[in-house]
Amino acid sequence: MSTYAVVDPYTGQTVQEFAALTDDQLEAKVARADETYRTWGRTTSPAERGALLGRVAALYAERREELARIISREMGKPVEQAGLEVDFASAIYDYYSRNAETFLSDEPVALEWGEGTAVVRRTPVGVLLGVMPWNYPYYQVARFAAPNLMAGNTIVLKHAAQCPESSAAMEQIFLDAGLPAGAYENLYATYAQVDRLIADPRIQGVSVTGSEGVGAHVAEIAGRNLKKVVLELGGNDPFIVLSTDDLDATVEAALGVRFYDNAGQMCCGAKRFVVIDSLYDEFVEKMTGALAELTPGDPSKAETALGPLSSVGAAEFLEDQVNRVVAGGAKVLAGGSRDGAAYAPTVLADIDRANDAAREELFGPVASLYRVSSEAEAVSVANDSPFGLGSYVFTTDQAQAQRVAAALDAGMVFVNIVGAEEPGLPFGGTKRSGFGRELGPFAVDEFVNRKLIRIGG
Ligand SMILES: NC(=O)C1=CN([C@@H]2O[C@H](COP(=O)(O)OP(=O)(O)OC[C@H]3O[C@@H](n4cnc5c(N)ncnc54)[C@H](OP(=O)(O)O)[C@@H]3O)[C@@H](O)[C@H]2O)C=CC1
Ligand SMILES: CCCCCC(=O)O
Repeated sequence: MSTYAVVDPYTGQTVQEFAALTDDQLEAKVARADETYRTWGRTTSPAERGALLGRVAALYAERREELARIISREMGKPVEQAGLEVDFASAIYDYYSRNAETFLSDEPVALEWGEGTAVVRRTPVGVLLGVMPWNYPYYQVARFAAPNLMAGNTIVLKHAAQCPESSAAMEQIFLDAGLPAGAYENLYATYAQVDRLIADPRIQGVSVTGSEGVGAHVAEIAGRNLKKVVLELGGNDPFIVLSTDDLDATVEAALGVRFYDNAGQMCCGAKRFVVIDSLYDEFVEKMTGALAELTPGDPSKAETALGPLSSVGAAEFLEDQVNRVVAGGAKVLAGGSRDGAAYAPTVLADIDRANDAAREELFGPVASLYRVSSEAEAVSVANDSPFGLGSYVFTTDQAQAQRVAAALDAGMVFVNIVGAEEPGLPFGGTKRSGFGRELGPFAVDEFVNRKLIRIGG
């Protein structure tokens, strides 16, 4: 269990430490969340809760610069990108604010037999536990908190230990927006306290975004206690290039979704580049050429496009992974070096499909290249992964796009586009990337009681 502390990955400076909760402090927060579920979540209307989420959205917008600076220092995100993350979080709260009454209106069900009416009413279930990661500190919480506060659930949230300042700022925004104490409680909790929370009868469900190991650990305890979980875990997303009218634009898209965004610390970021023979050499030349100009910089500077990784430990872990892929026979076409928490943009090629290290998620600015001779081989390589989060397909042939989209084992398929996530589009994966969906209308159904109300004629 790491200490809750702000450790600037760019300077290595420990800026501030925060004490973990005592068991009594934790109990007080959970009891308050349970009480607020009963006195607020079950008694207010979707319109009232939706209006509060609108205030939350507005406060993210008002506090944009301060919030961006906080996470840039906590996890090294370039401050410009941090501002865009704040914008995305605000948009998620706004989306559920605007759709509260629609998503929570009674859903009529047609009767096959008998007289009268039948509706499904989505009612809250109680206190939910969230366990969230450092890579998008505001966005990851928003996609869990927004639909569930809209539904009338209350939340206790264990954020990453390296995000204590942003997690406190989020709790404060909910209070300043007018939500009652207990609607959202930030927990500087230990792992042992989280284990006990999952089993606590007041906790009705758990949402985890993070690694497979944490997902499995939480889901195991939740399973023993008959608690539902949503797991948003890792990914090793393929970026398939079969044809293009503009290779420069396709390479730019690949650079964006592997290197520019969050230094590649993005679960649904493309990580494996599966390129058709006829385009491969030019694709590689353009990618490696562009990376020669991209060096990790100071995330607090507006002009910085590539920051450090979230910590020295994360960079060392990535360095070890790359070394094992190379030990398995891969070639380093660019990068491959580390300086503290900064990892150089790296391109790996000649990766044998038996290279087990290459099947791991490389959570940083490392592109793994695969050369293929056909659509069928591209799909085979793409699906040869324990993960199934997102995927990208670039082709000028729409029929081919549909065939490949249908064939890919992934929760999301993006065709000729990157960075297309929106508050209204479902996010989630299959296989070892987890289960459940966040964002859009599907997120509403994860932790509500879809109550049938059948009234006789
Ligand atoms: N699908 C998605 O959207 C995302 C998936 N991920 C995946 O997560 C990994 C990187 O993120 P990272 O933060 O290192 O992931 P971790 O799984 O290590 O951490 C995620 C969260 O789980 C907590 N945690 C870790 N161990 C325990 C435990 N035993 N009991 C309770 N909570 C625990 C962490 O707390 P603490 O910080 O105190 O250890 C953190 O809050 C990568 O594999 C990445 O693919 C990351 C982001 C998004
Ligand atoms: C803006 C999209 C962020 C995705 C979060 C992730 O995949 O880690």
